[in-house]
Amino acid sequence: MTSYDALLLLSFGGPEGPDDVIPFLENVTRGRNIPRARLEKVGENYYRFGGVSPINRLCRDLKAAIEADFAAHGVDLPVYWGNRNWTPYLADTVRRMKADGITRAAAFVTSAYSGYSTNDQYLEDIARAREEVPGAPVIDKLPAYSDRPGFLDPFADAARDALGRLPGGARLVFTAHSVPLSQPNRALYVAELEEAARAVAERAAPGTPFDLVYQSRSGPPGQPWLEPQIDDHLDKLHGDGVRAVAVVPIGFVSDHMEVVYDLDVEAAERAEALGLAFARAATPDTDPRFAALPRELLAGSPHTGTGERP
Ligand SMILES: CC1=C(CCC(=O)O)c2cc3nc(cc4[nH]c(cc5[nH]c(cc1n2)c(C)c5CCC(=O)O)c(CCC(=O)O)c4C)C(CCC(=O)O)=C3C
Ligand SMILES: [Fe+2]
Repeated sequence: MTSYDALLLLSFGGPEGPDDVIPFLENVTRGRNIPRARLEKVGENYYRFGGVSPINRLCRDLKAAIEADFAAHGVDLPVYWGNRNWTPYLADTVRRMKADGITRAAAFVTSAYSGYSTNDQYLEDIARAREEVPGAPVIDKLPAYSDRPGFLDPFADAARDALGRLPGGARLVFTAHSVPLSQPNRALYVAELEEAARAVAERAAPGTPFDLVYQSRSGPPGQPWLEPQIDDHLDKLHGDGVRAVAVVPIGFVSDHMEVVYDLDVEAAERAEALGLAFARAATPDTDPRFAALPRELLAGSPHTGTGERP
């Protein structure tokens, strides 16, 4: 089925306790133009959860779910896990892969989209990690997958479930991480988000009005980022007479801190203050259809050579 000899699960990384929070944030923001006040605020979000990001739990569980999917379909490939910003660091994982004799691995990233933050930055991570490890295996990133049923169907079920928890007339609000307008490949990111939102709305509740909005903006105030921001949009919807919203975190694959804090706490509080009924749709997480994606992408993806977009 494939000439790869390993699958690499590649993720963002997150802290696993209070002492990890500041070093993690320093890793994320090194060389980036993030105001100190924003960092302190984001640090507080992590402390509220004991300094533990949900993302590592996702990676451990997703790795197990992918291994189970491989086993059930006779795919005999080891699965490794490495992160950009926290342990297990990607370079350490690549070192271990090399020691295990791996020569050519396919990388499945916990981000579904093209665009710089969501794709290109992970290619840079791969290139940097390989430079650190002499004789590193070749690593091809699997293609972006925001158009695949394994990603869209779990979201559609979750959106339907969220609508079911609300009074009639609810609006679907899809949300994704904002990025600076100046970011490379921003238009591709937006186009894929729009298409994914449309596809999920169509599958979940045809005819229901929906919007695509952005969250978790972080740059300096004067710098333009993708808008509208979710909180402003909730105000606007309320002003337009909308009384219930189903919020679908289409820009994420699991309950990252941006989901459990920025949506479940911040956006939910804003909705409550407005008297807007609020339900947050679940993320694909370890849904078996999502965990099958690496196998499906492996079956369909040609070799492209390290660092190139498949
Ligand atoms: C598009 C996108 C995704 C989705 C794609 C993907 O999933 O990769 C994503 C994911 C994530 N972002 C995360 C965390 C952070 N991102 C930050 C900063 C930034 N994100 C950006 C964009 C994105 N980010 C951008 C343009 C910045 C500005 C600085 C820069 O240009 O790089 C900062 C700094 C503080 C702040 O400003 O918020 C933190 C702590 C975590 C881990 C969460 C957890 O721990 O559960 C995850 C999954
Ligand atoms: Fe981020």
